[in-house]
Amino acid sequence: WAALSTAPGEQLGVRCLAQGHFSYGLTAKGSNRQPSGHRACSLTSSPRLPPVLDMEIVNIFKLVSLLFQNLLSVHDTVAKKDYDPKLPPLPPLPADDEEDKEDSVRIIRLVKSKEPLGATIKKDGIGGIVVARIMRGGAADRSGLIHEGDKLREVNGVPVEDKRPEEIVPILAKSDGAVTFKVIPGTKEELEAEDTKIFVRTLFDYNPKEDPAIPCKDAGLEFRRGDVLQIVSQEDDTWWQARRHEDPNLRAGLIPSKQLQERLNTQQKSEHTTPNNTIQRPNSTKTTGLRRSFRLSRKDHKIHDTQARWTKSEGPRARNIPSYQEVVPYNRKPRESYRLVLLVGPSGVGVSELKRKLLLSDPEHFGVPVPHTTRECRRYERKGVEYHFVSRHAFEKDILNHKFIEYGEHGGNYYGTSIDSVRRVLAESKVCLQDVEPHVIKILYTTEFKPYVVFVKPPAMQQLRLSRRRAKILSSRNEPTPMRTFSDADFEDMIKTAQAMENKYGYLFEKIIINDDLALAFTEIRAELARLEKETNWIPKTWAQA
Ligand SMILES: Nc1ncnc2c1ncn2[C@@H]1O[C@H](COP(=O)(O)OP(=O)(O)OP(=O)(O)O)[C@@H](O)[C@H]1O
Repeated sequence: WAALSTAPGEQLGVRCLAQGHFSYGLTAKGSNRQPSGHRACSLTSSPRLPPVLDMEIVNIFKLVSLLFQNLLSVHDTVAKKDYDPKLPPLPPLPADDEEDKEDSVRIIRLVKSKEPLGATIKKDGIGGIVVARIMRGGAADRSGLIHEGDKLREVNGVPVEDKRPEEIVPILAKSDGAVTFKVIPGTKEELEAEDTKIFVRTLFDYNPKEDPAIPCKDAGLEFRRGDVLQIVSQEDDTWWQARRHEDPNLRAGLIPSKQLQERLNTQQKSEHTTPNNTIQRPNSTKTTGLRRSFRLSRKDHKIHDTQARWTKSEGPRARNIPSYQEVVPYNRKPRESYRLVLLVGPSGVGVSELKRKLLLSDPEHFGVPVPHTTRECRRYERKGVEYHFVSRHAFEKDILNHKFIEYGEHGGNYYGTSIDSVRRVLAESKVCLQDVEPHVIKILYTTEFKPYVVFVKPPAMQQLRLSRRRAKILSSRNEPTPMRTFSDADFEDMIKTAQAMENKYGYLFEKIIINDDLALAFTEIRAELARLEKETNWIPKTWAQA
């Protein structure tokens, strides 16, 4: 122990290795003198690095006694072997602190910074205070000194065993510079925090501040639908620990587990579902909406026709929403097809307009599948360009053979888009743009197409009215073709339908474009598709496995 007063930076003679599993070392830090005149030392306990603890020499004796007791328990199990270096005899414990003779009392001193401690506490079954959770990557976790299950005796010299967790928080808040804990290590076996490599896309919004069920609001991690999180602990069935995959400080927070969230979703669904809320089967003639883009003439278009079923039957809670989707990073290989871009939105919102603008902006790069129809070819139309013109019999045969991703009947004629026509665009090494009814997404949700779903959403009523009116004035001046007109009832339907679509299928949308100003909406979608091609994408793990 004479070594303690030696030069700064010198390794002190307290070091023990047991089967290479752990070592404790003390390094004198001469530059860091405490106001009391004690020399400060830093403790490292590998493999948890870097230095984790600043403490005064007065506490070193308590600590050393703990270390040696821990080491001795290891020694019990390996006593037949000879370990170097040989340990010096233990110094006597300070006589005035009887309590610290107890097995494994640990004095921990952490230097405070702006970062939260990253630990939560709770009352245990017998009235004491225990460390409930250590947030992965947080200050407490990095220190390697506090563990889940540890019993808290004192905080800054204040006994806390009889206190409630809420009463302890102010003690922590008051402490200036450093916080000293006296803990009794829990019996739970200490596991090395293995960094799990599970990534999920969140399929709902979550705000811990608004969640009465979360055990500690401050420890919660807020996220928005579509965020990608790394799950770092699934040890608890109800509360997982996660962090943002791009978060530089790598601190974890609590989020509801998949089980918990899906149980809540199911509860909400059964509370809010009425017998009318039937979920429609995809790809059926009766229920499949006929996209406007199938038809060249829109004169007879009635916005209410295609949207009535949405506004009637899709209550905001009528859904069976998964909570998280496991995802993996994906980069398209040079000869691989582009991801299929699916455009979804209520009728009249501007899906066709945006698709048209994208095509015009780069016809070599973007393509659209040629639809099939059973109607007569018009004079100005070319076979296989505007449509594939086929007989009713051939069309019905293809329906039976599940060749169409979507089809419907209009004016006594069939219209539809075949899977093969999508494949043809992709085979030309183009980005295939396809507008679909949202229930069709699931049909294309495959490894082959890896769809990237863009939802085109109307703005709020006032802006919707304004932007469409403004566009109409401009077009009547500049273009010979009349713009489509909308009534207020149309706008209301559009907004309601968009809401219903988002409630039911929002978890499948990777990008939402609010089509207020058309030029801005186009710039946004163009930039988003360019980003998609450049950056790493997160795709469902199931697509990568197939
Ligand atoms: N942001 C906008 N501002 C003004 N007018 C718009 C905007 N977006 C679209 N429009 C106009 O609204 C009308 C409907 O747009 P579009 O045909 O693209 O809708 P859609 O979503 O494809 O619906 P449908 O398939 O029923 O035609 C068009 O006249 C289009 O020019």
